[in-house]
Amino acid sequence: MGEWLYLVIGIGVLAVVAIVGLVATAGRRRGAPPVEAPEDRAGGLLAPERPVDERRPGDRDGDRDGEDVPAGGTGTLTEVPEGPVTIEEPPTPAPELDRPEGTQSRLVRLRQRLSRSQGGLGRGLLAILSRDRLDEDAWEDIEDTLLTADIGVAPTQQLVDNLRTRLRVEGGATDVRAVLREELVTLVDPTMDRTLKVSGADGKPGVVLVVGVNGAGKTTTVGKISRILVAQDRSVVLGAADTFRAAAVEQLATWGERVGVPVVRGPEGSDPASVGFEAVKQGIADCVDTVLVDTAGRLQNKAGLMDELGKVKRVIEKQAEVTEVLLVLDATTGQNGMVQARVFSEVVDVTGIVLTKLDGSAKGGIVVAVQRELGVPVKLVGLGEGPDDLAPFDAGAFVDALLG
Ligand SMILES: Nc1nc2c(ncn2[C@@H]2O[C@H](COP(=O)(O)OP(=O)(O)OP(=O)(O)O)[C@@H](O)[C@H]2O)c(=O)[nH]1
Repeated sequence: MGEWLYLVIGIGVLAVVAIVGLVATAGRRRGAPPVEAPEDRAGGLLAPERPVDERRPGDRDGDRDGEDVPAGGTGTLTEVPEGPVTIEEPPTPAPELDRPEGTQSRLVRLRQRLSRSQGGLGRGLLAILSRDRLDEDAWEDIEDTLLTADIGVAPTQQLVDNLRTRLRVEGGATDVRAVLREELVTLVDPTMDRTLKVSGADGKPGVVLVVGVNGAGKTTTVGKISRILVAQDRSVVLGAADTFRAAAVEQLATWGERVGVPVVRGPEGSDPASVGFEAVKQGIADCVDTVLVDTAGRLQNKAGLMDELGKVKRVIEKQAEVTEVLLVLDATTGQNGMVQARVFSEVVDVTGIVLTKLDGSAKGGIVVAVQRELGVPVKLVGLGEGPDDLAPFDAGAFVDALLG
């Protein structure tokens, strides 16, 4: 029994000694002074110490005591690795690309917007046509409403004549709205080919040249078209041939970056034709589907414009056919826009019109006027400053938006 007592006391003493020892060691660790930053012997070039948890693999702890200065001691202080050390840089994250809006949701959204901006025209016409008596005053009101919406004199006359005849012949039971819709659709001309020619022949890219006066929305339109094409899985190169204005080149570069489309650019003031040429050259080399070329639209005189745009087109066509020449017109400029349209169409063979800023004006009638004037279809309409605010033009949908 006495032996057992001695054994138990001995074990107890050993346990107490062990516990005291452990507590003392922990206390020393806790109280250890922080690792001092090594003295900067390199005259302020010392890189700041990174917190331990930010160190990369390969960094070693505990030996940064200022003794690791390379012999020469002239640069920043670095550790001398004992063996080959690979410092893995975190992979540079790829820039996040925009996902352009798909066709269906874009169309629904933009048709509603078109309705909001242009609905007044249709509603105004319907209100007059629904009067009990359509006297001369009523027909004059109809004419005024159409002229205010920039439809133009001749188309207005044609529409009024057709409506008068039909309503007289078809009598009181006629669905006025249906007659008006039919006549407006005829005026906008649903038979015109509005497809955008963005594909080339013989394995070459389609080339779309975008022209128009400054501020009409050319650069924005080029950016928006590129997004539509990207959404359709087509490959694109942009040519920033508006070398007159450095900001336009930057603007286009940003549009390209957002959807991962390369932008060919030249120095400010360089020859727009050479930028167009290089863009198409790159498009051919990369086997892309479409090259979109933005141009400068200085209208200081027709001869200068003709020289510049004519040369851009000629030079590009040494490599590939220009499949589409889009004239961008600002819908808010009314008759002024029509004058510009005429000048451009005399200078280059315009194959399609883009009417921008239809969201900001109730002058949708310009669609009819400009098509009549140039004999060229409106192919796209701009309905806002958002990146996906561009819609293909469709005569029926346009008239439906007018009628609300
Ligand atoms: N509300 C509205 N604004 C538009 C539309 N299209 C373009 N804009 C705006 O119009 C302004 C001029 O557009 P740009 O694309 O720079 O015009 P540009 O013709 O290229 O002009 P330059 O670069 O000077 O040749 C910008 O503020 C655009 O955001 C549109 O459909 N609706």
